[in-house]
Order: sequence, then C-alpha cells, then structure tokens
Amino acid sequence: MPNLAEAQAIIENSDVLFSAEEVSAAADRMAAAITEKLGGEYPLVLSVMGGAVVFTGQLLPRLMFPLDFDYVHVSRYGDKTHGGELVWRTAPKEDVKDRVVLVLDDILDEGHTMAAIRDKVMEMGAKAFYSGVFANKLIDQAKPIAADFVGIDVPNRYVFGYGMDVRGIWRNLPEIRALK
Ligand SMILES: O=P(O)(O)OC[C@H]1O[C@H](OP(=O)(O)OP(=O)(O)O)[C@H](O)[C@@H]1O
Ligand SMILES: Nc1nc2[nH]cnc2c(=O)[nH]1
Repeated sequence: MPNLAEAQAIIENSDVLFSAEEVSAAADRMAAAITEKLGGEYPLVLSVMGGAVVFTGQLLPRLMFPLDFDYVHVSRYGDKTHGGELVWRTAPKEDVKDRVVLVLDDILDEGHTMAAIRDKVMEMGAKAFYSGVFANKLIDQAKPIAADFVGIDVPNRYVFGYGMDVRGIWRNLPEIRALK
C-alpha cells in the first residue's frame, strides 16, 4: 500500500550524493567509453530489470552505433537493504550465443548479481561479455567481478534514485541519494 508520509520521511532522512547534473555528466562519460570499446562490435545490450531501467533509458540514446537490445530480470534485494538469495525472473535468451554481450545495471554492490549474469551468459555461448554499471559501491570486501564501465563510485551506504529503490520507493529521482 503506498505510504506518502513514509516516502517523504525517506527524503528528509537522506543526503544528496550526486546531483542530476553530475549524474548526467557521468552518463555522457560512460557512453563515450562504451562507444570507444564496443562501437564496432554490434553488441547485444541486456538491461537488468528493474533497477537499470532509468540508467538504460538515459544511456541508449547516447550510444550512436548499431546494437540489439533485450533485458534480463534478476533480483536479490527485493524491498530490503541487504542482499539475499538470487532469484531469476527472466533469464537470458538463446540469442546471446556467439554475440558480444554488454550487460547494464544500476549498481555493482557485492557483485553477486553481475557475476551470476556473466556466468549464465558465457555458459550460453556468448563470444564476449562486458558489464556497465552506473554506480560502483566502494566496499571493504573483494568482489567476484569488476565492471568494465563505471559511471560513478559511491560510498558504502544504501543509495537510491536514478532507478534504485529504497523500500520499493523513489526509483524515479533524477539524483542519487543515500540514507543517513
Ligand atoms: O552487486 P549486488 O550486491 O548483487 O547488488 C546489485 C543488484 O542489486 C540491485 O537489484 P535488486 O536485487 O535490488 O533488484 P531490483 O533491481 O529489482 O531493485 C541492483 O539493481 C543490482 O542488480
Ligand atoms: N537501491 C539500492 N539497491 C542496491 N542493491 C545493492 N546495493 C544497493 C543500494 O545501495 N541501493
């Protein structure tokens, strides 16, 4: 059930880490780096639903080269702020075979989600795998994967906005915030 008071309290109990302008500039830089590396590869781009929806929608029009687009859907946080078991809702399709695949996600935190996607895509016969994450969280432990393309580094706090939710809310914010 939507709760307006809870949504407002979350904003009041959070700090802006990156303004909408800083987010947009980071998307520009990422698009340039991806274009330089993959502009001639005709990649299959897979967006990880649902958090990557805003980032993907902002990035794709900045990529001025041919690509195919599809999505996967995997989740391990749900409405919680700690990760749990990874649940596949929509797996990659057969057409990843022999393709250069670029997977886009909103955030690389502990890295389990992106590592599982890489393993599945490679098992299914992709020719090459690249990952692009808008936010890379700086955590104290080793990650099972490092992203090939990163927009911004974020501190080890629970962040939201630009596609990322907090208790299911505020994916629509143009800026990136963190809970206090
Ligand atoms: O690097 P990790 O620690 O694995 O975390 C990163 C994942 O967590 C979030 O997804 P979430 O499970 O919250 O699903 P959502 O995209 O539907 O919010 C985010 O969109 C990434 O896919
Ligand atoms: N919204 C959100 N989702 C995440 N998934 C993994 N880490 C985070 C985070 O800091 N914020």
